[in-house]
Amino acid sequence: MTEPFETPRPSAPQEPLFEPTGEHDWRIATGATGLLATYNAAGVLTSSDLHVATRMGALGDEDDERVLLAVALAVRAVRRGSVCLDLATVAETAPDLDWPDPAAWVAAIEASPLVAAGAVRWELGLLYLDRYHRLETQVHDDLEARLALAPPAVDEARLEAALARVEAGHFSAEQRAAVVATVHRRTTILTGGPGTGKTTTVARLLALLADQAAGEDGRLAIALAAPTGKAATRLQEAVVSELGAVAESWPEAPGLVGRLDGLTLHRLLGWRPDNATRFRHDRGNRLKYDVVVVDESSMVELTMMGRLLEALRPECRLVLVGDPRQLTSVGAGAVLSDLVAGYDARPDSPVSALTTNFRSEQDIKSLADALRTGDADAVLGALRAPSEQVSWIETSDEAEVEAALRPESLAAARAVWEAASAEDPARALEELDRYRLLCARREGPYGVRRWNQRVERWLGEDPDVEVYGPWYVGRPLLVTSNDYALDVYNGETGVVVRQGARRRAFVAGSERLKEFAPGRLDAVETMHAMTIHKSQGSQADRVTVLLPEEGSRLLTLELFYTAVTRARHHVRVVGSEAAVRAAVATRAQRATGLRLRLAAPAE
Ligand SMILES: Nc1ncnc2c1ncn2[C@@H]1O[C@H](COP(=O)(O)OP(=O)(O)OP(=O)(O)O)[C@@H](O)[C@H]1O
Repeated sequence: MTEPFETPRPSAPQEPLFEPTGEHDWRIATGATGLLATYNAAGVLTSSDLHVATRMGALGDEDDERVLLAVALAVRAVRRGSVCLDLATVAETAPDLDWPDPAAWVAAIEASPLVAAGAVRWELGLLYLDRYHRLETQVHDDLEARLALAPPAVDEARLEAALARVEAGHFSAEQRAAVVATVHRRTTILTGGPGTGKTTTVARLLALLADQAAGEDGRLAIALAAPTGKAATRLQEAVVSELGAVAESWPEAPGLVGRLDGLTLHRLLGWRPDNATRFRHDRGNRLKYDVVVVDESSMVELTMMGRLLEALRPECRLVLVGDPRQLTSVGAGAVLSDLVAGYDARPDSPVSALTTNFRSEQDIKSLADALRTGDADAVLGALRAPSEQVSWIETSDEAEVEAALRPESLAAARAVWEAASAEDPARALEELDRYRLLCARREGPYGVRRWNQRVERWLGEDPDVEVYGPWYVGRPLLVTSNDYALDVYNGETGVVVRQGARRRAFVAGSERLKEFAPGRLDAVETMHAMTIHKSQGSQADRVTVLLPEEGSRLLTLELFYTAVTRARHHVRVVGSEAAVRAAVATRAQRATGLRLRLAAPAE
């Protein structure tokens, strides 16, 4: 079945092909023939994509190489973060190749025994591996089922009275509208860029919901969740502090809200040591919470969204909070931006958008706005305008880049080292939050590894500073995976600090600093420089964004926007005009069917 597309479709992911280093390159399949071998040699498909496709073909009695090519491309698509293969745009990935005739290709797929057996799914002009089709339709169906429920009962008089009390202090008309809409819904998607008052809005919302529940003599169990531990901690702290502000005009409010559990999504759903993709809470064992707020929802991948939706009781309120313009999740899917785009034209849309940025400096906001529109000339204009808050080092010359990065990176590392040597972990962690050097990726001349080494070398040039071994005093740490036993979580930051003759690692936690013998932390990296991906969900006073060389297509508009919006007071961009233009022109679009499904609700 082929259906017409009524909604604009994302273009194919603009990612580079690989260049085989020779016939022994591990990505080249030995023994491949025909179309698959051609696409493999051209750097489109890797040997593992071919392996999955030929295996499925052998098991499912399919030997049409055009179908096997489509299956291999679907495997590749998932590997790159898409949920499915968009056949209509896939030829854009390598226009010079001799692609199958589109109509004949579609006919071959429709007639394939693999489709008949359900091993792959063909729908909406998209080819899915079965698992991803099930996930996407589950997410869609669960969301639609939640939307179809009768709205929650609201005591309007009580709501009006409570609104008058939370309006004291700052609360814009936009925030008020979002809160009122959310009180009347079971599911809300609350969007906004950094500093648009999302957390402020959530805190007031919780006070209002708790007040409604108190009218029914109930108490709400509220989960404040996020994909990373750091984001969950930040949300909880911010909500508690905002409730403090509400208490100035409504002293009972924080008491009404009562229990607030800040936790990672993994922990919320009940992480299981025996299974990485299944949780203790599911359709048969739902979560007991009355309200679940998820911050940084742009980072939530399709699989996790599926698990979350199935674990919620229908009457549980769900508030997904995030910035759909930020990077998508590391895993497959682009759920938040799909929800925003998919619901866009629907009268029952559960999306509330906040647009006024209250935090960042004006010039940083202007640059972020220009990036939002995707207009390269506007971005260059914002970078070139004289400003105390935005600066641009216009170069891609390696020596000039190094000269530009050295003073501030070294001063920041040195300040952390000084506090760490003075046995002051709290100050060392504070210093760490003042400055970030952000790179688009980990490897290569513009990568995190290279710049971590450079900063260590500069630091070590000072005879007072010893940069020996992995646990040197002043080493900034980034936790790279959740460790429930140690109570440290992906995205948390730390420092190695002197303590008498010993060295200890301190990681910033929600209520306290967590202290460890350094050797106990194994999933940590040095953080003099950080990838933009890892910086998601955190901010620093001053940020330097190092652009990769033009033509590398490593930096997408979404990455650039995410990097710029990490800065509170100052952002500095280092790279050539061509690199800026290349970044603005490169979109990290992913093929998914969720927005198409949401935009065209079933009759
Ligand atoms: N209506 C308002 N008027 C003035 N200031 C506000 C208003 N709402 C929020 N703020 C302030 O703006 C800043 C950002 O608010 P908040 O932390 O709620 O935003 P956010 O969208 O959650 O940001 P982020 O996603 O970056 O954490 C805070 O200092 C907050 O006190």
